[in-house]
Amino acid sequence: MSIVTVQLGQCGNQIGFEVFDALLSDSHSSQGLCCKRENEAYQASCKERFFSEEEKGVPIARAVLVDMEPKVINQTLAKAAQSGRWKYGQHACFCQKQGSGNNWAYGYSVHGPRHEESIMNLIRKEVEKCDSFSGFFIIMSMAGGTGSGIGAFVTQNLQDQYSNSLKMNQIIWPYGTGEVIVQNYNSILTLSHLYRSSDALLVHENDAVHKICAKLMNIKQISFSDINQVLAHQLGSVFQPTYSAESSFHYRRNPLGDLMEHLVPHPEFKMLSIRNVPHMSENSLAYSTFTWAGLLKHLRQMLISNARMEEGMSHHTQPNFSWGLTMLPRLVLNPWFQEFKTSLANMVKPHLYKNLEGFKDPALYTSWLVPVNAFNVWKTQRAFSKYEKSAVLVSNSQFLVKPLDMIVGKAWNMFASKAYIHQYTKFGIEEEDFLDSFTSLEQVVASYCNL
Ligand SMILES: Nc1nc2c(ncn2[C@@H]2O[C@H](COP(=O)(O)OP(=O)(O)OP(=O)(O)O)[C@@H](O)[C@H]2O)c(=O)[nH]1
Repeated sequence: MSIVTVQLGQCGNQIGFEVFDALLSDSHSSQGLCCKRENEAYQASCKERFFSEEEKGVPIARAVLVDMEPKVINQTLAKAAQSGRWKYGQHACFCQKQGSGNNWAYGYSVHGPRHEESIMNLIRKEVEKCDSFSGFFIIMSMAGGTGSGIGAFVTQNLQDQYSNSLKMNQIIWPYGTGEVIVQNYNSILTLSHLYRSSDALLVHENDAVHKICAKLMNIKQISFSDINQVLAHQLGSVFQPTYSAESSFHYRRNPLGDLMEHLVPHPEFKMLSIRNVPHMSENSLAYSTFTWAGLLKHLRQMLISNARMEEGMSHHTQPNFSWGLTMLPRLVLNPWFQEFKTSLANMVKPHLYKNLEGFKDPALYTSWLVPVNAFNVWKTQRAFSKYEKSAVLVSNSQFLVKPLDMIVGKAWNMFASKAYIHQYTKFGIEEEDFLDSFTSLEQVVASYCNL
């Protein structure tokens, strides 16, 4: 089944390019460490998911590109065409001459409705090209105006027009230091709207990915392109083909559907994170060896200590072994408890390795789901990208409670002093809308806290 990707704004388009490039490079890499037949089946499955029929032998990304300024779209199209390995469709772009000036209200209430028909037509044409359609992958930042505002508007439209198809949004969480003064307003408006219309929100924090580039990849001058390559590697390792639950010979047909089924057991809990091991530069990789047991031990520790990378994670944090007791004895029994993050559901995808008992520990999970339902393994025999051994973990857990609480708090402080509100009311987003967003996100924080 195929996935249609919608790339929105500068951030969405730049990341989208890296994702397609990573998928295609991996699929054509000779390092898959599996037999020829296996590799061919893998390539065919990847192509069906993400690329449509070849034009003169060049696969075409199943994607729609949307931005209100032409610059990034033009660069993205050119980079794909220059790769010579794949490209975007000739009529898959929508752009205008004027951006949203980092104003969510302008993207959502002005650009969105004004260009609704053209954007939805492009998406419809892309969906019609799929023999069998699984759903949408929507890539956007939440701090700007175009990706976040139009992204929220388009996701809502997709929910209305394709209510039976799945929608997963990849959202970029802004740097804490903040490049955009109203980023907290834009963020809470984006999140609260997506929480209503999307099926799952896959969140990447720019600060965390930046640290991976600095500490693990040893990059000195970190650009968005470096950050996006790390992101694309993580996304690619989740979306590349794995075997279906029933058979080791057939690839999973509906990865979006399976992800939602395994990881989003309740609509109140839609926030997903990705962690990968290992991450390193090509140079270091040549001198490194890994064991499966070591990699998976690190991945589990990253999960429970809420670390985005191995370096610097707490080795003390342990799950609460007095599972089922009330909060107070938990804190007394386990001083590291506050660091520990409870999971609702986890999916691990290592290739080849079988012993994953550590992820089945009931102490990792909320009491209302048994580990057999809360934990899932996706199997494959093919190594991903340049790594001989690697594993990825997708998690629905308390990982975002603190950042979400902080962003809501900062937005609330600004709102209380009415700062910049007139720039939103001017385009039809009223104080009531802000209050609704605060209420719904406070509810999300409370629900995750109570896991
Ligand atoms: N990871 C990553 N973040 C990006 C990239 N480009 C921008 N951002 C982040 O996205 C946010 C700004 O959103 P943009 O996508 O630039 O804005 P836009 O959606 O085009 O909206 P307007 O500029 O208002 O038209 C900030 O938090 C940036 O840190 C990128 O290529 N990669």
